[in-house]
Amino acid sequence: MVRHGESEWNKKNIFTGWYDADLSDKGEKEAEAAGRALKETGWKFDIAYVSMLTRAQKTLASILKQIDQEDLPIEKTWRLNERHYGNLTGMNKQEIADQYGEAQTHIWRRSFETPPPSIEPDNVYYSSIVDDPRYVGSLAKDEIPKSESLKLTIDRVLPFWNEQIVPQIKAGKRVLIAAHGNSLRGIVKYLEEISDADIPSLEIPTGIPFVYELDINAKPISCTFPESIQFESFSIKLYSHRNRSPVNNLFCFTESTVHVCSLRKARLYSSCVLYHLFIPKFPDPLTTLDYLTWVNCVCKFLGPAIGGFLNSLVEI
Ligand SMILES: O=C(OP(=O)(O)O)[C@H](O)COP(=O)(O)O
Repeated sequence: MVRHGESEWNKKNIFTGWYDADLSDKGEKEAEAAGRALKETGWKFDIAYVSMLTRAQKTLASILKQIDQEDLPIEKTWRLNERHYGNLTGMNKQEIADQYGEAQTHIWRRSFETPPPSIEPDNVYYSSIVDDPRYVGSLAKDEIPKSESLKLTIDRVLPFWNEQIVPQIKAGKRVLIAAHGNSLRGIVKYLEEISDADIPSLEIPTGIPFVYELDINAKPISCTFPESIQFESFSIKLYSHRNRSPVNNLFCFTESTVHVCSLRKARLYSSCVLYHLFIPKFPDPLTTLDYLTWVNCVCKFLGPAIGGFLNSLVEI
């Protein structure tokens, strides 16, 4: 599974949902990097599933190009779309927080059951969603959501997971899913049996592929990253919600440990001699995957203590 690379609206900190924002330049790089990471690990797939939205489809296309599987069968479905952000669609997250308060904004963004206010016909983006021809034939206009909580998102993702994807997995097919922060949170919540109370702490970063190995009943055996970004220590707290202990190859990223690198951080990395030791050409823009690869290299070669120290510097 992979969340699409950074979108133009992720970059501008705007609630997106079903609006069809394109990838940013950095998002395109993240998508390529995700494909390279999968290629290095040698993973191949039998079928891909993707949402109806351009940012996920471009990410998938970029990955398939990198892994030389451009002819892979692809199924597009609205059921993997991002949650519908209702009338917050198109609003800046910081401006919403300033207007309604951090607490209310957090409820709209991360509460399990509370949907944002429904999108109104006078919302500038209303028509671009309900009149979008790509839904014709699979979703009637009056069935297009007006707003979705994570719970409502899961209610429409899981039937697809269970009825379409699981049979493929049970038939031994290797499945690639390119989707969104909240539709993937829904699948992971289900697989990991994460409680409604704990799910707000699960963040899925853009452009970082993660791989579930599932048993015959489609229950998770393991969750790993491509080899180039597997961690041996601290930086990424990937918690197994099944046994509630941190594990090495986990993936619940907390906001404080992994975030898309800010310019300030990027400058700090570029001035870090060690960075150049391991990654000779400083990439611009620096993607989350670049950063994770760097941290991993430092930990591997210099040990988790030094890696942890350097990471703590860049988190300042
Ligand atoms: O459209 C969105 O998600 P996406 O970038 O995964 O498609 C949301 O705006 C993400 O915002 P959130 O992290 O506040 O849920």
